[in-house]
Amino acid sequence: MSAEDILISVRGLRTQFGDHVVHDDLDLDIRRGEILGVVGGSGTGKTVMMNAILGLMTPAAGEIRLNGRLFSEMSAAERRRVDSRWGVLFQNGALFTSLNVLENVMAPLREHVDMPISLMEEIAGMKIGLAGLQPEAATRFPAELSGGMRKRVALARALALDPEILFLDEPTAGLDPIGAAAFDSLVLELSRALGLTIMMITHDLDSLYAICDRVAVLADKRVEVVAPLRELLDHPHPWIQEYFHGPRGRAALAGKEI
Ligand SMILES: Nc1ncnc2c1ncn2[C@@H]1O[C@H](COP(=O)(O)OP(=O)(O)OP(=O)(O)O)[C@@H](O)[C@H]1O
Repeated sequence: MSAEDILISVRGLRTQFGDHVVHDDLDLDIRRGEILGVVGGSGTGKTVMMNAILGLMTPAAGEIRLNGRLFSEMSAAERRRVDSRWGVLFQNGALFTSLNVLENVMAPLREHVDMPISLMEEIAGMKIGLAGLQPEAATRFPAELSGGMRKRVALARALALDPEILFLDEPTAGLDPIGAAAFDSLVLELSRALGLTIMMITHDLDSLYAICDRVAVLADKRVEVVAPLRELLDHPHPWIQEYFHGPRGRAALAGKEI
């Protein structure tokens, strides 16, 4: 693995809230073009780690690099350019309830680029289609949509600025199994078609099996292991054994070739 294959590297990350240390000396590499799943027990700090990478919180210690460049050495303008190439789907979708679908998807364009509204509408319309929504959805409001459709709108919005990396925080939470499988297929298709790198926090074992190239396990305040799923299954850490070989893990594994 050469340095050029690493898009984001995290070294020695420490995060804490008051006395509560969430991460201590955490390392992680996100490889260019991969779909990296992130799993871990509730409260192990998956979302906090994502927020630290996104620059939404300041770590107590550690280095985060993009393409080898330290974030801490970037100017505000440089960091803003980076932010504009990252797409984020937050847990719960977080759509603007007072804006319709088209306006929601246009929001990042309004914030980051200077172009005529008609062009923004055209781009947003394309992203709505990419996310698997019908054009008629454009004028509807979030409250009028199903959970699966809201996720797709959030995905369309995350794609608005042609990101090179997508961060997905539990994208299939709250969807029924069929809706979740459809969303997984969409994410996989988009990643391959657009050459996206994806970091996806999930509790969904089916998603891990279906689309992740590698899986990072958060435990004991750090990334305990990151590996393709088939290698993880034999890892001796008790949480990993319970997660993958407990009843739900066995059910998800049943019939899979990995
Ligand atoms: N703003 C905050 N202030 C204080 N503590 C916080 C804050 N945000 C997160 N935490 C704490 O940090 C820890 C990690 O939280 P985080 O949301 O990252 O967990 P998670 O692994 O994503 O959990 P889940 O799977 O339940 O979503 C938790 O103990 C949480 O209470």
